[in-house]
Amino acid sequence: MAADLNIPAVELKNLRHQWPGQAFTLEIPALQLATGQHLFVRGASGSGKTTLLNLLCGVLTLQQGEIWLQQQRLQPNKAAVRDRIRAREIGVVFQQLNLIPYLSVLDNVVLGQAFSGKAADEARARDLLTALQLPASLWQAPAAQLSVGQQQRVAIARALLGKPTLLIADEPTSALDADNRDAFMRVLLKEANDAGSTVIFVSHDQALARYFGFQLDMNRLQDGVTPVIAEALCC
Ligand SMILES: Nc1ncnc2c1ncn2[C@@H]1O[C@H](COP(=O)(O)OP(=O)(O)OP(=O)(O)O)[C@@H](O)[C@H]1O
Repeated sequence: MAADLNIPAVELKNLRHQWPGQAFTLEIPALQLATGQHLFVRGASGSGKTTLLNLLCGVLTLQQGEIWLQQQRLQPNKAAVRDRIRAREIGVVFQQLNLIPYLSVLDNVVLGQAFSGKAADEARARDLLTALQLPASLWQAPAAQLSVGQQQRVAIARALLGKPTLLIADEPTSALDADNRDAFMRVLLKEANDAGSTVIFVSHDQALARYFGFQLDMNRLQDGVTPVIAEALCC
């Protein structure tokens, strides 16, 4: 769906998640990101980063609060509608890239579109792989034959193929050295910009904060500081 620049791309309202039997509660009263904004989420182990991402991606059922993507509400009790919105509006790059090892590079990139109800856009897949400097000679190779760095580029192409409203990245650089990490960040954010995607990027690595205009410090949530919008915590 084409982004409407006049409305928040991503909006959380009164988000609250309580794990049974745990003292930990994730509480985010309000968070808004406009189209194309890049948010860096950092925080100590156990501060709720994965819980937040899993709520956004639908791995966890929303207990309390609202999640809006491009003014579409992800209703917890309407699973089919919610899953279709997520498939169309969210792209993900996780640390474990989740490629299917025996499928070709191209098939891995277009596979996600089968779940979103869109026709597979092979032309855009080729354009993205070219932009990501993955040689055409590798496009028919099984993903398992690629280096980790090449597989990361495939994962970026897959996540951005449908020009998602929101690109979520969870520690995708943790296995990389500093040079490769910086190259990965540049390529990820450039391609996200070209796709018009808003980015939420989770990492322990504070050195990456410089790539982002906005930051959310999960430790401050635990201290009772409530960010009204991400901008309030901008570096
Ligand atoms: N499946 C679960 N069942 C019960 N409690 C959980 C579960 N998953 C997470 N928690 C609790 O929720 C809190 C936040 O965990 P979460 O995994 O979201 O933190 P995190 O910031 O992603 O940590 P890390 O950086 O170590 O991955 C922790 O106290 C954790 O024990």
